[in-house]
Amino acid sequence: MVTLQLTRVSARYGRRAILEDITTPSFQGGQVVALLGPNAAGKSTLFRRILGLIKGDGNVAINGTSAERPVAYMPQDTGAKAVLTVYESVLLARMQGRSLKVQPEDLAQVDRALEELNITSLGERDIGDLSGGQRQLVSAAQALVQEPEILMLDEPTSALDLNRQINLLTVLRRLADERQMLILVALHDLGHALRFTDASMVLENGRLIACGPTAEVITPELLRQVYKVAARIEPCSKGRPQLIVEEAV
Ligand SMILES: Nc1ncnc2c1ncn2[C@@H]1O[C@H](COP(=O)(O)OP(=O)(O)OP(=O)(O)O)[C@@H](O)[C@H]1O
Repeated sequence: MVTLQLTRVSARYGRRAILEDITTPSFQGGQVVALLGPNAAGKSTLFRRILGLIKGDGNVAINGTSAERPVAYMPQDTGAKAVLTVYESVLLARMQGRSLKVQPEDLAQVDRALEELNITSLGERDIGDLSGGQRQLVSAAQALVQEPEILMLDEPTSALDLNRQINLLTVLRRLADERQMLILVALHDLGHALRFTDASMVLENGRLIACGPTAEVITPELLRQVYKVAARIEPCSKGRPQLIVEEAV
């Protein structure tokens, strides 16, 4: 099973240190891990550091995989490539690092990714003509179709309506449960984190200030300290923890 562990990881842009001394437990396939923290805490930078797009001290250990490219990444900004249709762009993402010849299995995987995200009907549209939320789902499909062992998504629900937010997170949860993928997802919605993730990492000013089971990490104290809100967490009538925000402090 695939595992990911960070040991004393840091990252800098130029001379400016962004991430410092980040050490995590060994995360493994089957887990959905939330990456939390306020704006500019360093979440996107941590993804880029794990991918090797930026350098720094410390060690990013990915083990238990024989795949050449075990990690797929859905970045925060979903730039429009107007010359491609949705279907072509998802197929292109699938073919990166594979043989150049498209096999029936590749087309089947593109169909499956589009179906899972309910965007089959967009297949022949030009990407440049899509709405922000539609583009975000296409970007998610581009990551899913690679069938990675580790999938990292940077705020994948930020442009989606409620139905599509829940659908995408349900798909991610199922990929972890059924295909033993390890999923790292940056989220601003802590209610989604409470509902869909097993563990959470909380970044503040480039440091990991909390890491563990999500229900233990998201506390009123953390919300006050890191997110600067007064909030309660109470079970709903079905017993699920709900976040109730009183005010910004
Ligand atoms: N290419 C870059 N060059 C220099 N500084 C950068 C660069 N990208 C990000 N930063 C800085 O690094 C810090 C962390 O940014 P990052 O994008 O990782 O935060 P984030 O937690 O993902 O924020 P958000 O929730 O707003 O998306 C910020 O202070 C940002 O200004």
